[in-house]
Amino acid sequence: MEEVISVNNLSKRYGSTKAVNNLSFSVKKGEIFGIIGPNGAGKTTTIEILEGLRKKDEGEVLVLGMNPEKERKKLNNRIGVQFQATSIQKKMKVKEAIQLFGSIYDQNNTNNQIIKLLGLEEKMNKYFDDLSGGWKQRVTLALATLHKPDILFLDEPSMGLDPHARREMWSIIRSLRDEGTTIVVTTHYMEEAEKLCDRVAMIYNGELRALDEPNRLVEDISSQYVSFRSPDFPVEILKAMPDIMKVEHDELSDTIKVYAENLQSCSYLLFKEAEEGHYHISDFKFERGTLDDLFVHYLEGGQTA
Ligand SMILES: Nc1ncnc2c1ncn2[C@@H]1O[C@H](COP(=O)(O)OP(=O)(O)OP(=O)(O)O)[C@@H](O)[C@H]1O
Repeated sequence: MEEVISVNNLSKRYGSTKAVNNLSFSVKKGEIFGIIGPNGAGKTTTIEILEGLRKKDEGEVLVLGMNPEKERKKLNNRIGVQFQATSIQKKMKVKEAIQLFGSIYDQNNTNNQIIKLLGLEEKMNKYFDDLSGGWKQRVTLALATLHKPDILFLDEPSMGLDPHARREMWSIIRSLRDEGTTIVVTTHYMEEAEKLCDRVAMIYNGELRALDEPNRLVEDISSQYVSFRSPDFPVEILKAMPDIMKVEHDELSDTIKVYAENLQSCSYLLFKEAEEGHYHISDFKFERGTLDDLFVHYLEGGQTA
C-alpha cells in the first residue's frame, strides 16, 4: 500500500533532552495510525515535525512526498491539523469560525459534506463557547477538514468526552478514513488506540518500542496471563515455578495474576500444587492482555517484541 508519511532515523533535541531519538516508521494511505506513549515520550514533537511546525535535527521526513520544513505552504493545503478548542474565540459563532478557517485554505470553499457528516448544520448560529465538549470537538474537527485534506492530524480527539460522545467521535473518524483520508492520531486512551486505530506506534523516551496492529501488539507474550482468586495459595510457590515471568497479587480481592512463557504447563502445575496443598482456587481464567498491559510492560523496561 502507498506510503503517505515516511520517517527515517528522525532525532530532535532540546538542549540536553533527547525528545526524539532515531525514530523510523511509515504511515500508509487510508489508515488510522495511532501514536501512543507516556507524557514526555516525544509524540507532540514528532507530529509537529511532520506538520512542518518544528525543525528536526537529524533524519529524513517525507509527508505526501514533500519535505515539511521546505514545502510547508504547499503541504498545508493537503494536511489538516485539529486545533485545541481553547484556540477558538469564545464569542465566535460556529459559522463564523468555519468561514474564517475556510478562508485560510487556498480552496476557500466550505466542505458541506463534512458539516453534514458532523451534524453541524443546526449548530451554525450557536456561539462556540455555548457548545458542549462533544460539539466543540466536532467543530474543531470540521475546521481541520474543511479543505478535504489527504492527511488529518488529531491530537487527543476524544479528550474529555463521555463514553457515548467518544464512540460517536470514533465513528466520525472512521467515516473520514473510509472516504480515503489518512489519519494520524495521538492518544492517552489505550481503549481508543485499541478500538479506533488500524496500527499503533508506541513511543517511549523518544524511541519506537512497538509498532503493529493493536490486536497483534497485545498478542505479545508479556500480555498473556492466567488469573484466579485464592485466599490461601502461597505466592512464593508460584514464583518458584519454572518459566514464570511475573506474579501479581492483589491482597484486597485475593486475585493472583501469573505471567508465564507457557500458560498451559503453568496452569497444570498450579492446579497440581493446589490439589496437593488443599488450596482453594476460584474464578480461574486465561486472560488476554490489553494495550494497557503492554504499555505498563514497556514502562517497566520490557523489550521490543
Ligand atoms: N520547546 C521545548 N523546549 C524544551 N523541551 C521540550 C520542548 N518541547 C518538549 N520538550 C521536552 O521534550 C520531551 C518530549 O516532549 P513532547 O511534548 O514531544 O512529548 P509528548 O509525548 O507529546 O508528551 P505529552 O503526552 O505530555 O504531550 C519532553 O521531555 C519535554 O519536556
